[in-house]
Amino acid sequence: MMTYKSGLYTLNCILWSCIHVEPLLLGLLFKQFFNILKPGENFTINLFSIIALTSVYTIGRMINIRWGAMVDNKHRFNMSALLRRNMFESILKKPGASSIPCSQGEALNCFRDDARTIEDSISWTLDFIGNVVFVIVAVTIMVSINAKITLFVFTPLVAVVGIVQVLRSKLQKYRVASREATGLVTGAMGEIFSAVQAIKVAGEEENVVRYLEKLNRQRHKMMLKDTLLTQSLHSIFYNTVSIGTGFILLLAAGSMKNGDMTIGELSLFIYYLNFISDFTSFFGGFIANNRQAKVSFLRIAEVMQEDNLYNAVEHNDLHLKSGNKDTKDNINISEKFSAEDLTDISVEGLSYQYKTSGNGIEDIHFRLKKGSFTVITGRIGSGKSTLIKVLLGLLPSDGGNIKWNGKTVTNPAEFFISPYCAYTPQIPNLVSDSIKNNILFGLQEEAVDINNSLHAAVLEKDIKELENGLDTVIGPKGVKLSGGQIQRVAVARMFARKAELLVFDDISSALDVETENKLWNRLFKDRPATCLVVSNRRGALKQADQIIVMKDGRIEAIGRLEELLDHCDEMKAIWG
Ligand SMILES: Nc1ncnc2c1ncn2[C@@H]1O[C@H](COP(=O)(O)OP(=O)(O)OP(=O)(O)O)[C@@H](O)[C@H]1O
Repeated sequence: MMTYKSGLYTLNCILWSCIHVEPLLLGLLFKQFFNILKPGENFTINLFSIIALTSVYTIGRMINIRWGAMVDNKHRFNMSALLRRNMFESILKKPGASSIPCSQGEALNCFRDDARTIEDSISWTLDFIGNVVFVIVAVTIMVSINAKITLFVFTPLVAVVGIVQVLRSKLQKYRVASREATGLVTGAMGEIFSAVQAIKVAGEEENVVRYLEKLNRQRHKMMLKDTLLTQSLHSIFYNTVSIGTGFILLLAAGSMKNGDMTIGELSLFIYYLNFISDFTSFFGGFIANNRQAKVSFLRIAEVMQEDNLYNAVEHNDLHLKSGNKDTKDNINISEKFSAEDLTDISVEGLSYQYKTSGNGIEDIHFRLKKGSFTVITGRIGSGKSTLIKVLLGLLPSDGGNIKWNGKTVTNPAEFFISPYCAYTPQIPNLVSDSIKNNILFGLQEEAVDINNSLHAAVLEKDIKELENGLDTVIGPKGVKLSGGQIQRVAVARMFARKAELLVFDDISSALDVETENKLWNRLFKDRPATCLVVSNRRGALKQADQIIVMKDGRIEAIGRLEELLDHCDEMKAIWG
């Protein structure tokens, strides 16, 4: 990470090294000042020049600290932003249906706290370098004044390193436990917020609060241990240093009495000691933070699902400069490659097994012809949604082949997007914005026939009845809309993409029969694309050119409705 933005790191290093080393000069000025300051003497030219130099030093230091703070903030931001960017990229690159291995709350903690801990550990290397330079020079000066007393300065430093080494594993253990407990609380809160209605309907408010209290008590315990150990270490560092300083002052008093030390040299000792004590306690904190940063790196690798830790720190552009337009702000749907227009999709031997349940789909074969309307049907848990997710690359297939116009699709996740494919999942993801922006979702308004999308999604009447029409802001996940409206806004978003292949995963659950039939009729009449639809509803089944009947993760039968009702028992059971 130090080599990322190396110019900024070097500048930061120079500025902070100066900030840490500058007090050496003031110590020498103090020494001169006290050595020539004698009771009853008038101010000499020498004294005035020391005061003038001290003033110049102070102004210079203020400017330096200001620049140092500015550059450090920028450098720190770049460090944690790189980690967050790489984490985000890694999550987005994973198959959509298995993107994070933990709760959203835990992932958010990782983005916030772990990136911050690592940011600290990088930034503190600068303070470490500056402090080490200060200590080396200061000790050289002090040894030249009094080697015996100087030796005592290092006693607390050795003690601090010893203490941190002894408590190293405890420090890491408590940090892991406190982070996990925090993740459980934020994860539970996220789940509770998204299930408010279900909790109220079930009358489970008290149980839920009790559960949250239990998690909070666990977190309280873990955080207390972690914070107590960290703060105890800090107080041990400071007190060890203070005891050492006391000894040094006693020794110095003896030396002064013997005339081995001047008042100026004593003031220099006391002034430098202050910084060496700070360094000693900083050193303890620095080592402790590095241990915690190791835990943070492991957690980040876990969220990224990467074995190689270097992927977390891979050097990538952050696109921070304004006017940098190489990011894809708008997707232009007119960029369609006509050579790739769909004529035929074939699926051969597609399989996927969930590691946790052992269920999934096996050996799936079927073909979709251009403009056809195919319905995947089957009982609950028969594998309909899994089939769609594996086809679209939202889950990684264990085997099999998908061909688009006879050519193998090597990376379905990257291929099955607009303009080739658009998809409405069983639970749509709407964002807290206007209906219009939810439908456009990045497309340019001029490139979309939004009224046509609304009509196809049977949404035109609903929009007219809303006070602000298309500009109505729908709240997080569309809470201000009914379930059916949410589903149809997602469908309108899909139609706006003008994709070759439209995939609907069981949109029926939130739609009444009449609205759903209207939707299929309009779609069937316009035939804008090839459609793959998961549904058990008669309205869809009646329209289908082919029906794929799923049972226990396998295809039980494929055919038209009349044929299947004739000879397929599973189809007869679903039809009722
Ligand atoms: N995330 C998961 N982890 C483990 N097993 C899963 C997961 N999702 C689904 N399964 C299992 O895979 C099988 C197929 O599930 P799938 O959701 O594809 O069925 P479905 O036909 O779409 O059901 P539904 O009609 O309820 O949507 C089921 O046995 C289910 O228990």
